[in-house]
Amino acid sequence: MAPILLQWLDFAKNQHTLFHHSLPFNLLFAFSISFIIFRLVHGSLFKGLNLPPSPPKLPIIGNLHQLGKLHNLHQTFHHLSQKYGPLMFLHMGKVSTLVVSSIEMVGEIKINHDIPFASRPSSTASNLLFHGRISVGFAPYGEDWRQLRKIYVMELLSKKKVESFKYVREEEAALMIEKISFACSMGTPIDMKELVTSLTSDIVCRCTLGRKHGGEGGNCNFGEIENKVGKLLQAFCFGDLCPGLGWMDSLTGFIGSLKKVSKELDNFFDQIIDEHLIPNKNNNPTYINQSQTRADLHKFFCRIFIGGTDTTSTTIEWAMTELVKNPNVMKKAQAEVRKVVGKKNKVSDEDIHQMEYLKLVVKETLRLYPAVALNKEEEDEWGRRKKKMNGEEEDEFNHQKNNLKQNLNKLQESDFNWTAKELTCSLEEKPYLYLGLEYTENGPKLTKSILDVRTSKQRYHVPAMTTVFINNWSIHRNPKLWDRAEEFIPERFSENPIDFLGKDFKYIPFGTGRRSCPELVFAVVAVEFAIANLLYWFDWEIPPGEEIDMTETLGLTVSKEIPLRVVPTSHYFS
Ligand code: HEM
Repeated sequence: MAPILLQWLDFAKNQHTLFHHSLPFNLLFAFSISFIIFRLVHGSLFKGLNLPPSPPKLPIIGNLHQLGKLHNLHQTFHHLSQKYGPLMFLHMGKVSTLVVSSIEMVGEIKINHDIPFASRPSSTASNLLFHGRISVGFAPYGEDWRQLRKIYVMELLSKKKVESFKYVREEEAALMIEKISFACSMGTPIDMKELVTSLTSDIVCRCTLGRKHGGEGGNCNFGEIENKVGKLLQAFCFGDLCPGLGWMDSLTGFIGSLKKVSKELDNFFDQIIDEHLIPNKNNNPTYINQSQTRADLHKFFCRIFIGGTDTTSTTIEWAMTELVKNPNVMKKAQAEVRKVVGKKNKVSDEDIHQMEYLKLVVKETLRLYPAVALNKEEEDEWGRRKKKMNGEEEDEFNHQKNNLKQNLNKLQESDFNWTAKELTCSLEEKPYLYLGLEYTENGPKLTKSILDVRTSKQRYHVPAMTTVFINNWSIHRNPKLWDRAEEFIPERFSENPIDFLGKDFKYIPFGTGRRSCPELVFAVVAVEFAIANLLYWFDWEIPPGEEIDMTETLGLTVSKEIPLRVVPTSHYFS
């Protein structure tokens, strides 16, 4: 047991720093052992349920010890699902987790159970980073989320707005070219990650805020903050996974890191607010209505600004990595870009429409490196749902709950092997473990048997409040779905009608269903535009004596662990 526990604690040790002292470590060990014994005596929480296949688990930590390093979670899930199947159930501490890695199972979740699985789990990190405020990407399914998403799609970055932001892309690309030209003149390599993070961060800030952070010509460091936020959101957290062990997150330094980054985020938002409240030439405050309070505005920003920069810059970096690794593809893409743009000395949106091969390169990049490799959804939770219900629904809900309580013995005999004591306990303390909500035409209905997820061979129970990971990274690399799946072959998409909309579950880089990415047009246009500029103006090579490291690391996105370093040579200004 001890070596396993040590491995488990290693998750945290990898990310935080306070584990160097032996006393807290020993204390921790003692606490955990007593916890394990307590739970061993307490018995299994999932008795009587037909759960999907799962690797053997340990008390308390469940399958945590089998997950290896968290920055490879998508790959670990992939390997485990090779053995346990495309619908795999994991016990991540106290969190029931379903890992989905086949197109049939994506269909089962997204077509047959889309609404129940349209929520997002809340976490210590999201609560502390955003002070309990919810961003559109982390909001539970419901009216609040619907309103936020509407702001995104209809107002903030509508299709029309994306087109109108053409000048922003052009100006920012020109600045990027200037930076690269400087590096060319010095003969120094470029850190591609730094370059494209700054580009996408500036584009996102200008398109959403009207100008860059720091004022005209200012430098927006939001990409960096977003990167830190992404890492923390994905980090190991004792409190989220094991009941009663939340105090250990302070010990590991996790809570401290969250508070620090939350403050950085607040400062960033404060600066934006200050800038926009400074009267412009006509003495009118810009953009922000004076009557809104600072707190309202923080809330708004938290909701809007997480998720756009890192995803886009990571995609550009992976595309450039594959192009440098595959000189033939690079040559073909460059030839097309240079032919279409000609001697105009400026890449335009209209040019991009004619770059067929470039579009294939972007599609293939998002197949092998879907920036959001694990789409994380959660089945709705009793308590949260209850809060969102209107009075009538809540009455109905309580009525059904009471009925169920009264029928405890009957239920126990006819349907389950639970003892009345267990079921009472489940109703009073952890209702979500046993009881699910069914969505009927007349609204949500409490069910006794939780959700059934059907496979072609078998029916399984999925406890309510289960977190679902759809592993699109695994689906995108499945050799049964893709010929030479591990190779970068943009041509596979020519003559192939598959698009980004997620209707074909074989290819879902932007997710699918209700929670899919609302900004795929904005993202794809930004990625294509950046790559076209990089290819038009410069030739690219790996610095002599260096090799490209392809290790992936999972934060909010799957990025390159070691940033791509490349030497540019100017194609036009020699
Ligand atoms: C290449 C770039 C991008 C990729 C690959 C990507 C991919 C995704 C994926 C896979 C999801 C989750 C889907 C699900 O859970 O089913 C998502 C959600 C989201 N994305 Fe993107 N995204 C990108 C760029 C952007 C940009 C530029 C923005 C905004 C400026 C953005 C805003 C969002 C938001 C707000 C959500 C949450 C939607 C919701 O929960 O309702 N994304 N994205």
